[in-house]
Amino acid sequence: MNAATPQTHPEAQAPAEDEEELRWLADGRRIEAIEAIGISAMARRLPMLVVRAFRLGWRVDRSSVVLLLVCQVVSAVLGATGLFATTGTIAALFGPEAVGDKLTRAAPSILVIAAAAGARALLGIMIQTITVHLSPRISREAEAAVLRATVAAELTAYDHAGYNDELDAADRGAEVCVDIVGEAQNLIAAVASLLGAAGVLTVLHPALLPLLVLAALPQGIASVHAARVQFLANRAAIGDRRVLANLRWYIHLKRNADQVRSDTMGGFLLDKYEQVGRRLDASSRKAAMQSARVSVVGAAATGLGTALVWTAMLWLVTSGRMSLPHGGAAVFALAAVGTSLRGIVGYGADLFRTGMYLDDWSTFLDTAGGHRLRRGTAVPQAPRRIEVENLRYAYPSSERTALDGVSLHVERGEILALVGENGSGKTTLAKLLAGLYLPAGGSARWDGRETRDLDPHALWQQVAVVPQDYARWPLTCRENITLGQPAPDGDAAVMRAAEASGAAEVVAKLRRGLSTLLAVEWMGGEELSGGQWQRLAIARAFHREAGLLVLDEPTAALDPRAEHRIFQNLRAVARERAVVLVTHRLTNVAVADRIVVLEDGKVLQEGTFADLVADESGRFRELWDLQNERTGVPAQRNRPPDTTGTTGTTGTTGTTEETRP
Ligand SMILES: Nc1ncnc2c1ncn2[C@@H]1O[C@H](COP(=O)(O)OP(=O)(O)OP(=O)(O)O)[C@@H](O)[C@H]1O
Repeated sequence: MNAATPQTHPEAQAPAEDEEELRWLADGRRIEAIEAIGISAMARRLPMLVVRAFRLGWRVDRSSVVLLLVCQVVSAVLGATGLFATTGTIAALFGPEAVGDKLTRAAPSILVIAAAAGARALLGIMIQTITVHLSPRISREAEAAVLRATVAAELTAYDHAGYNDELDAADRGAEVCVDIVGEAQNLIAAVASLLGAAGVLTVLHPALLPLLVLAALPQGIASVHAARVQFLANRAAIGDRRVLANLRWYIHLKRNADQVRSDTMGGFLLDKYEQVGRRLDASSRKAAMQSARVSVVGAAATGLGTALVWTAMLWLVTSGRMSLPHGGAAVFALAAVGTSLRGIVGYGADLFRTGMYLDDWSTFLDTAGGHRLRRGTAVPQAPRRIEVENLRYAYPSSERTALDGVSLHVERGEILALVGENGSGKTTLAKLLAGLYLPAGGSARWDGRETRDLDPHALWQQVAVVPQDYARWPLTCRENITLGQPAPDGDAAVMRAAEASGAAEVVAKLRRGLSTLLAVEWMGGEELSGGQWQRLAIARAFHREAGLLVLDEPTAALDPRAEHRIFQNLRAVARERAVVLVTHRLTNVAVADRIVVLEDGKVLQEGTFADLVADESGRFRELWDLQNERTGVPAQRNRPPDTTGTTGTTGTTGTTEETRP
């Protein structure tokens, strides 16, 4: 094997029998609802969807949309004019005159045909140019609409099976918004040409048009069926496509790149990728066969229908029911009507399929994937007291209860620490206190009002969170702290927050200070270390004028000096805020006024640091002893480390009152 070729791992080819497969969960009810939408129901929805797509174009560029429609109508009128002129030309050719006279008689019609064809060609170029100009802007607007709907969804949406599918489908719908404008245009053009040609055909003989329509009908029905089969197959494959996209992302990701190499995982991951790819291939092959079968039946029926129309026309001419010149013109008109009908069938089927994608987009915009924020409108001030009572919360995709019967409170000026083993529910509880999740049972109140009754955006104005996995925005250092919401005194506030979090030292080393772009090098930015990013994440929380500060493992990546400074400053930070601190480093929770120990989503203990350390049979004491065992700190120690800064121990960082936010 080539040294550069990633090795294939046998485990990837032969997974254990009880091993769970990588699968994207979908909301079965939504898929069933989509499958239940019949062709006639979709056909009824189609005009509304086309109008919505045109409205999008209208919002982006009114004059271009109007111009497009005008061009299409004029083009159709020119097409019909050309066809009428064809009748004149043929009549002249079949007339009794001499050749020269025939040409003289036919000349005006020929001129009209040539002028109409030339003008239509010019209009075609115009339509193409406008469409190229309009399309990307419509796409962007459609994507922006999805982004707006995403931001308007409850956070819990991401934990629902199927939400990501809806989002993906909406994205696909946004992509095809452009197509629907083009397809609707083409359909309008085909209908307009049909009307023109049908007028001519009806004048020549009234029986021909209904016959032709009958002949085209089976093809139309088959095309729409085939489009529906393809759409449903695509819709069902969204999950697998997402798995592939996610695998690609995990393999590409810079954060994982070193481990993919050092753990020689390349081959193993690629095998997983291929497995899912094969599953996808199988389902798309099945759909292709199914739609091919439907199309073959449609084409055969159309062939028969066309033969019938031509036979009928021959019979009309040979039986003297139609004159020869009219028969000649009818040949052209039949060809034109046939082209228009095929266009209507083809574009109609395209429009139908695109309409189904657009339906996903449109539904997502209306409901934010079924999770639109629907809370109260009361605007909260900075909270004085936040409390939860008999709180229960279960993640939608989980059978277990993450929080069960939790009651506690935190007040302004107070630091509440949440401790407990992994998975005990600390982060979930912090999210409920911050109104990011709503209780499934019991209550979560800010100053006596249920969080679900408060305006969510106004509530989050009062929340500052340093999550475990903080965002590393590809923005400038300043924007990474202000998050686009600068304080009235601008950089002075930014620097106060930066001093208090230790980010000021990071800023000082940046090539342009606060104005430095923080992004990976290939995006033109300067990359920071994990701890440096965490200092910025804390600075952004300190910078927010929020009544509730949630710190979830805020110092995990910090060096001892930086960590010391944060906890030195926390008391001053808490003066104007309620602070919830989640951490496993029990030395740090000594700064808290009260500590709540969680286990399996329930409150196990509550008390001050001194109380909990003194309780020798309690869980806190057990964890405290375990932590200290390795550091040699006497297990009996029950006096909290000094974190008040009142003993003059401000640490080697020299943090002063002025540097506090
Ligand atoms: N998005 C999610 N979907 C489903 N279950 C989840 C989700 N997030 C957390 N859980 C589950 O909820 C429980 C509580 O998780 P939580 O993150 O609150 O624990 P924690 O105490 O903060 O853990 P840690 O100390 O590891 O950070 C766990 O059993 C976890 O598996």
